[in-house]
Amino acid sequence: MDSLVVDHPLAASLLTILRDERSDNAAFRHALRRLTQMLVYEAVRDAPIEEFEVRTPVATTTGVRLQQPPLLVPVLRAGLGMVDQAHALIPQAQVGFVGLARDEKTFEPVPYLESLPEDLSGLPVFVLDPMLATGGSMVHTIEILASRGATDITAVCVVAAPQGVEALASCGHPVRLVTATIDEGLNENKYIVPGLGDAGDRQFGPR
Ligand SMILES: O=P(O)(O)OC[C@H]1O[C@H](OP(=O)(O)OP(=O)(O)O)[C@H](O)[C@@H]1O
Ligand SMILES: O=c1cc[nH]c(=O)[nH]1
Ligand SMILES: [Mg+2]
Repeated sequence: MDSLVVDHPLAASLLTILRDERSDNAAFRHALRRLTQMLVYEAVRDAPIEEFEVRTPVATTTGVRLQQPPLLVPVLRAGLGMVDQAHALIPQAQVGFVGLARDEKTFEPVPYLESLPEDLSGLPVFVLDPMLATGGSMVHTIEILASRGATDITAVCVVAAPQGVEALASCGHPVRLVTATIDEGLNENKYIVPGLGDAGDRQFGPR
C-alpha cells in the first residue's frame, strides 16, 4: 500500500498540540483544522491536472486546475473537524458523510449514517478521519465506498497505529494512506499509544 507520513516541523508541532492533554476542545479543533490543511495539501500533490487558457490583465497564459476534485468523506464524529479545512483547500469538491461509532466492548464499528452519491466510479475519494486504530472503521468505510464503485481512495488520518495500517494494506481494496504519524501501537482498550485520546471527545465532548 502506498503510504505517506507527512514529516514537517509545522505538522509535528500541531500534532504535539493535539497530543497534549492540556489542550482544551477549542485548541484541539483549531490545531486539527490547521494540520488537516497540511495533510490534504500533500494528499493532492500528485493529482492529475488539466490546463486551460487564462487571461491575466497583461497577456494570455496557461492555467491549471484539478482534473477531478475528490469527493470528501468525513467519518463522523471526529472527521467533522477535518472537512471544513479540506473543503477550503478544494472548494469544488463534493462532500459525502459516513457516521460510525466504535463499540467500546467489541471494538467493532457500529454504522449510523451513510449519505453518499450512488455511483462513485471514476471519482477519487478522500476519507477524513483523524484516527486509524484497529482500522475497523476505515476498512468499513472503504467497503461502503468500494460497493458504490470507488477505486481511487485516500485515507487522510492524523494518527495511525501499525495495526490500522496493516488492516488497510490487507483489506483487498485499492487505498493509500496519508498521515502525520504512525505511532507505537494500541493499548488494551484499542486506543492508540501514545496517540491523543478520543478524537471525537476531544473536539466535541463525551458521547
Ligand atoms: O480504527 P478503529 O479501531 O475503528 O478506531 C478508529 C475510530 O474511532 C474513532 O471514532 P469513534 O468510534 O470514537 O467515534 P466518534 O468519532 O464519534 O468519537 C475514530 O474517529 C475512528 O473513526
Ligand atoms: O486512540 C483512539 C482510538 C480510537 N479512536 C480514537 O478517537 N482514538
Ligand atoms: Mg470517539
